[in-house]
Amino acid sequence: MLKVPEHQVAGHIAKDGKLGPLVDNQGRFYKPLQGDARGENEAKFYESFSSNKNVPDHIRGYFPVYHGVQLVEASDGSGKLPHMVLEDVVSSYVKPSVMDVKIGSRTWYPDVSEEYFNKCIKKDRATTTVSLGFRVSGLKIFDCQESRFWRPDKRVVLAYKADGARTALRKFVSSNSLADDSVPDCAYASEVYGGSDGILVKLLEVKAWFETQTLYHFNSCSVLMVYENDSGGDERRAQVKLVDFAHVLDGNGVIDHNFFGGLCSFIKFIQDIL
Ligand SMILES: O=P(O)(O)O[C@@H]1[C@@H](OP(=O)(O)O)[C@H](OP(=O)(O)O)[C@H](O)[C@H](OP(=O)(O)O)[C@H]1OP(=O)(O)O
Ligand SMILES: Nc1ncnc2c1ncn2[C@@H]1O[C@H](COP(=O)(O)OP(=O)(O)O)[C@@H](O)[C@H]1O
Repeated sequence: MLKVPEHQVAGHIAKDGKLGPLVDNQGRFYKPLQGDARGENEAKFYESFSSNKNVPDHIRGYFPVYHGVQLVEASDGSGKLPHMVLEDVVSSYVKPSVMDVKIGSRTWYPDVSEEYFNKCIKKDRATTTVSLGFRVSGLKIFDCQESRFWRPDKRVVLAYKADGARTALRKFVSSNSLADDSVPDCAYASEVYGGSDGILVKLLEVKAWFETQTLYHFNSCSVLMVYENDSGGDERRAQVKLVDFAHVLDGNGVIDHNFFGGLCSFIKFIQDIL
């Protein structure tokens, strides 16, 4: 039996009869192919990426494992629809804190329609995409003091300026209460962002690949960060995955300077917190 993911923080959400992703209890995430080119483009990317021998093994680990396309009952009640079957990145976590950060100083790309370009540029300017080269798309943090999840409204998140993004990245690794205006204590920063297996080291590994990779251009892609807050587990298990490949294009031998530049800027924010 498929159900609506509990820890989805951005994108199209399967609620109120809308089409969105579903999960099973075996660690798989079912992302419906949208009825336009986006779904097909993303499935095509996963097919290409999974069989691309030029992708180093250590980089593959930064992408959800792809298990092909399957027809499953869609969340909007419209019957069976093709879904990409992906590794559910959060399924093994009990109390995950999750943040989706869309990388790049633009989300549009060459040859899109004028309508799509206008929609993107408006959002890129209104958010920190243009000014910082990334924007926080959504987050959900386990508030250890209140012992419950805290999730800011999407409109609040999309209105973040540089300070808002910085504060969100600090709150993400803090132990003090999140709903009020107290100064984030960054109690888990060294464990989650720092350390030999922390988020910074992982982002630097991804960045090193982007310094030379010319296979794909990752337009409008996100870095998904996850870590564990369950007191039963003794490790934070910080994780980084790239998600959302609906707008990936062939790299045609050219560096993906949009993603690369945005990633460098994002890394600098993490380094400053550390
Ligand atoms: O519909 P919206 O306004 O929620 O926009 C979606 C975006 O949500 P946002 O408001 O930026 O958090 C959404 O962004 P996130 O995945 O939430 O970062 C996508 O940009 C989505 O477009 P696509 O599926 O990537 O082509 C966007 O969907 P479309 O409007 O292009 O269908
Ligand atoms: N493989 C995955 N495992 C777990 N959660 C995922 C996975 N892929 C996406 N998500 C969740 O769904 C959200 C939206 O994903 P995304 O691929 O960006 O969808 P959309 O194309 O609707 O924007 C992410 O922010 C994340 O919370």
